[in-house]
Amino acid sequence: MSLGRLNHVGVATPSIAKSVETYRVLLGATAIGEPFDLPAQGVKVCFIDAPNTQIELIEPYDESSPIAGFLRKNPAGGQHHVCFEVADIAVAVAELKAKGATVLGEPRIGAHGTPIVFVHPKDFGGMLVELMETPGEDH
Ligand SMILES: CC[C@H](C(=O)O)C(=O)SCCNC(=O)CCNC(=O)[C@H](O)C(C)(C)COP(=O)(O)OP(=O)(O)OC[C@H]1O[C@@H](n2cnc3c(N)ncnc32)[C@H](O)[C@@H]1OP(=O)(O)O
Ligand SMILES: [Co+2]
Repeated sequence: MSLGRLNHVGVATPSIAKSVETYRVLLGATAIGEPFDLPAQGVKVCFIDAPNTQIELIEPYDESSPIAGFLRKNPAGGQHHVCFEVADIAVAVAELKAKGATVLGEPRIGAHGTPIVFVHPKDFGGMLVELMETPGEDH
């Protein structure tokens, strides 16, 4: 496995609408996607494009959302995870597990329509890391 590009920075928020306004007004964001629901992942999502990566705004879809706990601890939201691209998610998972990392669950389809998986924050000094299979790669 080799570390690919930083695909996005995940930012948890209690309100995507309010966060969009913040990025638009304070940072002049213009490339703002339409919010959409990912019930299978327990989140509502909205992408804000930067020239070299994206901000992934995520809001709980419901109380069972995996980010509900994070927002209880951080009511205003905040930086939640970073997502790096990998060529082959199965290879990445196997290598991480062989090296003793805690891979959370099985790969599933994420917000970009390709397989994703998360690695526990304790393996990265307190940072939740998401790996995403690079779109359009032959596997
Ligand atoms: C998938 C759609 C989209 C995409 O890009 O395609 C997304 O990215 S959606 C993102 C939301 N989904 C997830 O986050 C799934 C993976 N997350 C998890 O499995 C859990 O949130 C987990 C295991 C990271 C944390 O579990 P929980 O929320 O129940 O909290 P705990 O109290 O058990 O936390 C244990 C420990 O981890 C620390 N923690 C929790 N969340 C984070 C975080 N985002 N960043 C850094 N650290 C985090 C928490 O403070 C605890 O630390 P401790 O020192 O033990 O108190
Ligand atoms: Co993400």
